[in-house]
Amino acid sequence: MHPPPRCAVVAAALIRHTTTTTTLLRPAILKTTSRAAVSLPPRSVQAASPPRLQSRTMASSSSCSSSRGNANGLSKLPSSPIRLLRTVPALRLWRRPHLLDHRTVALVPTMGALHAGHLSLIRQAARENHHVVVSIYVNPAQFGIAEDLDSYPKTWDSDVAQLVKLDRELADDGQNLGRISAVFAPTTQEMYPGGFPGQEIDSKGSFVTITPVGERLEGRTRPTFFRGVATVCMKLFNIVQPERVYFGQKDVQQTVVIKRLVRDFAMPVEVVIGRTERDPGDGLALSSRNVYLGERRRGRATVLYEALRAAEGVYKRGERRRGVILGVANMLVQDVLREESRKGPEERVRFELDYISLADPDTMEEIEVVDPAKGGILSGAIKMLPVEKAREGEDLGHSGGPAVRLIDNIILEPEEKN
Ligand SMILES: Nc1ncnc2c1ncn2[C@@H]1O[C@H](COP(=O)(O)OP(=O)(O)OP(=O)(O)O)[C@@H](O)[C@H]1O
Ligand SMILES: CC(C)(CO)[C@@H](O)C(=O)[O-]
Ligand code: BAL
Repeated sequence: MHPPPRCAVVAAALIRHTTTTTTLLRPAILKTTSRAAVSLPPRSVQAASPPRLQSRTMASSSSCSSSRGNANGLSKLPSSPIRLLRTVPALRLWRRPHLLDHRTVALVPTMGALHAGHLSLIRQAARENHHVVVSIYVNPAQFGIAEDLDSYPKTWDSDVAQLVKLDRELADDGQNLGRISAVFAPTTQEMYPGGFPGQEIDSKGSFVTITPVGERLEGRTRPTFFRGVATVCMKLFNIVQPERVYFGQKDVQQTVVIKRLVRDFAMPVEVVIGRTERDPGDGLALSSRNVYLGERRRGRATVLYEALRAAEGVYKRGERRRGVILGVANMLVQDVLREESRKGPEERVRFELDYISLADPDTMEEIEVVDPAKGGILSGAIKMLPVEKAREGEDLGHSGGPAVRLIDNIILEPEEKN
């Protein structure tokens, strides 16, 4: 079978693009609640990107050449029916018949380095949709210039293996409406066709900004983060044109930003939030960045979750005042810091608390008292610092164990739900 001529691909894309009343063509959409997602590694790169980005993405490309496929969308992940799509026309060509057939398409956006949190989002998407598209793209625009873009974990082969295995499970399990139909793994040139605008705060280009929510909390420490997320998600939504998109509760502020994006730009898509998947042993939220930790820091990385849990306990016992709720969390963190400071450099773990917040669930604005009808969001971020002195043969984590920022949150449910 030959691929269709490129003009046919472009024509299909144009037809889809000019269909503005997508909601009218859709089958009924079930209201959903929550659960989790998926991803694969990057394979970015582009002639138009700065040299620094080029070298990084070139390296990542070669690591997954075995299953990368060609640009016309006819490639599949090894031993599976999952299509590997790398270009916008290929994606649109794949998408078009499902629109005409009234089959629902879900998008699970990821940056690869898949773990059980991603897989949980994909499972949920497959239960509720005929087709699941998993995007795997490490979006440089959401990384600050001093952040970890270059060392961000890239595990293409493992990601592919996890997706193929999950897809077989989905096929064997009669509970699902659909399966993983495609992986969208574009280059940066594909995602930023006018040239990558850069990672600087004052970079010029076509950006989507969602303020003030995107300036708070995570946005204060990572001033270009939500601009990058909103911009790439707007692109992904326009490219895939999914009926539903799946995001993890672990990145709670991101979910608020995405809901705003969809509402404020009247995007015809339903946002579904999947629960945070945690280590069954100690409750640490699964995160691609956990691989940076190494065993020693991993052991203490639960401090944030423990602090949030302590605060949640106070709320559940009837307390509504910020000072008391957050006081408990802060005290726990200070206790752990004191305990660690008494150890020697070959034993201790150092970390800095970035913030612990009690915020309104719709705006992420700090609140003084929890409105029992609305509940609230307890969230926080800590920076795990590199170990001061490695023990002999100690595994310090991916990339030599650099400083790693971890986030977590707990929803304080409205009173009637308790
Ligand atoms: N533990 C988790 N449970 C549920 N969803 C998750 C979890 N971790 C990440 N996700 C979701 O998966 C999607 C893709 O996230 P991403 O690829 O950035 O992984 P990540 O683990 O959050 O990575 P990072 O360590 O860079 O924050 C996002 O919607 C994110 O919220
Ligand atoms: C949503 C996302 C894939 C956009 O790059 C990223 O922010 C993430 O992985 O959460
Ligand atoms: N999980 C959110 C993506 C990021 O931190 O860059």
